[in-house]
Amino acid sequence: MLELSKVSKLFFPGTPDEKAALIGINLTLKPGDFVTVIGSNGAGKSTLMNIISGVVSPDSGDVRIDGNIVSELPEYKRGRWIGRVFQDPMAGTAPHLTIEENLSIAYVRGKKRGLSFGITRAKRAFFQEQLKKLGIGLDNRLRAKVGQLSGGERQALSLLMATFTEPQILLLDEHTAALDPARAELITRLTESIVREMKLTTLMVTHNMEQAIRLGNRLIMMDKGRIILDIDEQRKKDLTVEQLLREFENISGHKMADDRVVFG
Ligand SMILES: Nc1ncnc2c1ncn2[C@@H]1O[C@H](COP(=O)(O)OP(=O)(O)OP(=O)(O)O)[C@@H](O)[C@H]1O
Repeated sequence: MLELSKVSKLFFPGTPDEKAALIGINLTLKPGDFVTVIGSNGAGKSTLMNIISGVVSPDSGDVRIDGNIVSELPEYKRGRWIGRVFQDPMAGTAPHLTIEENLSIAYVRGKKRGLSFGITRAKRAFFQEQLKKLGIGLDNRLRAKVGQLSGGERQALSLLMATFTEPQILLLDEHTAALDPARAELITRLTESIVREMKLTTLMVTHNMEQAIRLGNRLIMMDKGRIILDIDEQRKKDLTVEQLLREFENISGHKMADDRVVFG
């Protein structure tokens, strides 16, 4: 489904600021894998997401989605394969447009050319039905401007928009980190149910250790541009946060330096 082979990325090569963000990353996700990603500050987690989505090109190595090499394709051409939700609730939606206008844009993205942004009665009914699934009353607010929504409501809408077209890969980039605990929990629950229902292949970066253990069927740990540990579902089941952090220290030789870490 998703395959990275020997992917490396150096920022500012040959200068005193040279930074090896990713070093020879090999990672294969099977269809339906839900992988949580943790690591220290600057470990390369965001760069990994940026390389998969096409925001950043690798210096070497290949990225394949469903067997197709996409390493050289720009971000907009990967739109039909990839859905992404960012940390910032402002990032995934257009605030001056209404909920239904935002949904209409997401609906057209990834579909065949020539489909219009126009909102027909059938589309509106479909949007309403999808919004209803979120269970937070947005189905009654189709014509509300998105700028008026709370951060949690916007993240719920972003999640829906990112998964509308049943992407091959869903990238979640600390998408609950900017929310208060209750809203973060709501978005986590929605994420779990959408991913399960649509059987989406998902990579989720999180600073919440408990969440990293509880969600998904696999956990990878990054440090200094490398994947240092890959934990399968069976091992993850009985893992505690303390064990996870101890494991990190044993392998990396240092404590996890993460200024945003949440233990659970
Ligand atoms: N666009 C860029 N230009 C220059 N250096 C960058 C760029 N993006 C990332 N880096 C550097 O690459 C390294 C990896 O950064 P990245 O943001 O991928 O780490 P991260 O694991 O997401 O960190 P954090 O948890 O702190 O967000 C860091 O040293 C960072 O400073």
